[in-house]
Amino acid sequence: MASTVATLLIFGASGDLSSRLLLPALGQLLTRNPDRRVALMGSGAEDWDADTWAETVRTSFATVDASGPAVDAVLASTSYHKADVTSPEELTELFALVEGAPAIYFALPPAVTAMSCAAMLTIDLPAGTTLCLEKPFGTDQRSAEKLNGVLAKLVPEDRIHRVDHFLGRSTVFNLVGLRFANRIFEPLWNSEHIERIDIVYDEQLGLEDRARYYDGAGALVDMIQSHLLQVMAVLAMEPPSTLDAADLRDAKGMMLRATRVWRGSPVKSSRRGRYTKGTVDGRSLKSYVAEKGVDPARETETLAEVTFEVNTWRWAGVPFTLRSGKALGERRREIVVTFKPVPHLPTGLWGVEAPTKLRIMLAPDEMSLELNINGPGDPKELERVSLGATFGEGQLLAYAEVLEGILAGDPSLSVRGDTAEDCWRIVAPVIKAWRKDKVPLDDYPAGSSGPAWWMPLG
Ligand SMILES: NC(=O)C1=CN([C@@H]2O[C@H](COP(=O)(O)OP(=O)(O)OC[C@H]3O[C@@H](n4cnc5c(N)ncnc54)[C@H](OP(=O)(O)O)[C@@H]3O)[C@@H](O)[C@H]2O)C=CC1
Ligand SMILES: O=C1O[C@H](COP(=O)(O)O)[C@@H](O)[C@H](O)[C@H]1O
Repeated sequence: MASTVATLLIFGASGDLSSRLLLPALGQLLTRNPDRRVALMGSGAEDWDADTWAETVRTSFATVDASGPAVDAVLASTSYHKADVTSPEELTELFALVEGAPAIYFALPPAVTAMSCAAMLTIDLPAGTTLCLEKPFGTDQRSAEKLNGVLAKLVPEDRIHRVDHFLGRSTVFNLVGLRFANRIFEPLWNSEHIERIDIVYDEQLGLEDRARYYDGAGALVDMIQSHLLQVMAVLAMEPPSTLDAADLRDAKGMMLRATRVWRGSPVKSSRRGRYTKGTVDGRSLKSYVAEKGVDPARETETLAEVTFEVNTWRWAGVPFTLRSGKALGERRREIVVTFKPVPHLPTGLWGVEAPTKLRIMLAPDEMSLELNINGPGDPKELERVSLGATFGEGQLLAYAEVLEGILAGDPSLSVRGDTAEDCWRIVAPVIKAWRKDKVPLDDYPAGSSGPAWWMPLG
């Protein structure tokens, strides 16, 4: 694929996202495309020398066994530049070193990204600059609008990539195939046949030294406001005509514009929790509030659950419950579509009366359709069976899919500006209710399934 980007310039290059996710993604892309040539520049607040950076890149590439001529070319030429990227003067000096059209990747805390973009308003950007911004995009609806205003003055919309790496996950595209390439699902994909939809992303990871970012975000903003709303949009959008950026983003945008907190009540339709000490998969975790960098007074939640409604003909009355949390006993990453009961069960059939459920696992990529059948033994007795399938691994890491779109100048996997603002509008009533303490912050021991009195989902 022809690349429109000559240089990948990472801001926040000394941070976690850069070394753990972005650089491995680049290594994977370069291994698969040995003829591709992209210059790599890193910039960060740390005073790193060239060797420290080169070693960081090499170590990150090694995590995906990156090799080949394109990888060697990057390793031989990559450079690191200490800079305060919120300073117009330092940015100007940095941009003077850039060759060809750069993609600037802000692997920075959101507030620093906003300051860096504002600083760029006062200087010239290299010709053909693409800007790549991480989630969360802004810190609320107003700041997202303001940031969009700044970005619009810097580069055209099609050169702005608001990254949500869940859109790069193979499963999210599998959803598109599953829904729109199978006649048996799409006709049932509405409130007439679906009772509820749950999207769960429970992690075993705890804070993992990310207090500086996470303690200001919490599970709602970190996962639901961005990733899970995007997954929900793909799951529930109207059928797009093509998978081109315009069609896909229109369909997702329309669906999210119709989304509200369930029955307008953030208090009745949201729950929050915070982990106390415990053991997850044999690993002892401190209580969240005892972690370095956490301010207990912030009352940051590590588990969030919110139910939404989608006010369209297709979805009116169907609750969509999104949940994500850290330090949970089981890693559970799935979408559960619960169908309505049949209108009439022939008298005489007995046994299981559970509704049909379609489970789509987000990782590993699998699905199962739970059905009631007449099993062996009593021919009138219903039993539960599960038809399973494995989607298989995506060929690329989610971040590699995202980077591929950036390097090729294709924004289909990026979030459109109005949609990024809308996602804040959707969760704003919940944030407000939680700030006013209208919803209790429940405790759960690390390694448990959450507060014992919460009803399980799916
Ligand atoms: N880490 C992850 O798993 C994921 C992160 N993200 C998103 O990526 C973004 C970055 O997160 P993450 O990498 O975890 O955060 P980190 O805190 O690990 O890294 C942030 C980096 O920004 C640097 N930095 C801060 N201020 C400045 C400045 N003024 N000028 C130059 N550099 C600066 C920091 O340098 P220093 O340390 O010296 O201050 C650090 O290298 C966030 O928006 C997050 O939501 C998204 C998906 C996953
Ligand atoms: O963006 C984030 O995502 C990860 C979960 O995504 P995964 O692809 O790594 O499973 C989450 O752990 C992190 O807190 C959040 O910032």
